[in-house]
Amino acid sequence: MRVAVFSTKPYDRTFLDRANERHGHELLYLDARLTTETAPLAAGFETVCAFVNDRLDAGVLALLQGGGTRMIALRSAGFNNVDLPEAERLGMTVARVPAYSPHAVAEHAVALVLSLNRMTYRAYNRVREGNFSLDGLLGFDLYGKTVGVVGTGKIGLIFADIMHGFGCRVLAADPCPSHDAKAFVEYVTFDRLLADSDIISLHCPLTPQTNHLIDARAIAQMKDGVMLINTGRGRVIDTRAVIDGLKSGKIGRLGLDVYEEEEQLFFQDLSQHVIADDLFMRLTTFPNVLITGHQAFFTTEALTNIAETTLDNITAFERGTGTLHRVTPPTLA
Ligand SMILES: NC(=O)c1ccc[n+]([C@@H]2O[C@H](COP(=O)([O-])OP(=O)(O)OC[C@H]3O[C@@H](n4cnc5c(N)ncnc54)[C@H](O)[C@@H]3O)[C@@H](O)[C@H]2O)c1
Repeated sequence: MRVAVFSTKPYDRTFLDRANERHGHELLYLDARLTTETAPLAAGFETVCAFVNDRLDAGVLALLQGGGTRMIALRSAGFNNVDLPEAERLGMTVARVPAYSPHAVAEHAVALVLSLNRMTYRAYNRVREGNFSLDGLLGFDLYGKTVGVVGTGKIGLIFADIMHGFGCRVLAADPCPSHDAKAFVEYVTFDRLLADSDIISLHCPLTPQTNHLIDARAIAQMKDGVMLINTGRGRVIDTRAVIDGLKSGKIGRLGLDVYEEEEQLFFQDLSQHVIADDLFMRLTTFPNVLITGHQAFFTTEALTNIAETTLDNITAFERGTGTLHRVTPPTLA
């Protein structure tokens, strides 16, 4: 099948080429992000392969369909960037990679917790400059602390397991509590989780209900000095409210792998450019904020699984057999 692969980096090509040895699809690699401007590049390609910051809104989908595209193969678990009802209306099949490595993301969330707690990112620079002062590096024992997990799907439950291993008490909030949750996971209301947690980690998808779930009201309910971690989706947090929380000291530490407006920033080298996003730049000025550029998924195991499942989806669509991880609009899912 002819596949236009948007938003590709050298590492994507390496893993997709390796996986494609079993499939033999014709892959056209495009550096560009999928937008209304770049959608015409996919004309004549039955399948478009997209990543997290490619936007598949009604306008883009119409352009793709006009060019002959019938399938959207997402190289991600999240599908908040696709207008699913519109895709269905246009007769397009959307598939995703439901679980490529929940461990990768959960472990990265833990990495943010550990680095923020002991300020290892600051210590690294200090020691290199011959500054061995410990002022400002004071952490706290994780043992005995309360961790709130928002969203106990595949990633949230692994994160809960790891934090329990540190000796933390684990609270969880999820409208659909998981049957796979271990006995130590204590389901509570979202408000109770906010009020009782020393560390809050977000692992829910972005939906209309979770858009700005962490807003000024939610932050006001949190413990003073709370640590907030987001490896889910940027828009789950209202960045302005979080900045206010950091300025007042309500939020003691903030770890982000995702950001509301990351489409304009992440996955590119902008070191020679002036970054115009003032909110993002304000975040980078706080000593107690650690941001990574959507890299939680970025492990060898995850990239291997992403490439293999994406191509399996495309082959299953082409042949009408095999496992196709189809995504349908919420009411039909
Ligand atoms: N940073 C990264 O690299 C990266 C990589 C993969 C996934 N993600 C994000 O992580 C999210 C979680 O992934 P997953 O594989 O665990 O998904 P999942 O579908 O297995 O679990 C999501 C859970 O969130 C719950 N949920 C939905 N609405 C909620 C709400 N309002 N409050 C609390 N919980 C709610 C669901 O019931 C479900 O249990 C994805 O949707 C994606 O946005 C980020």
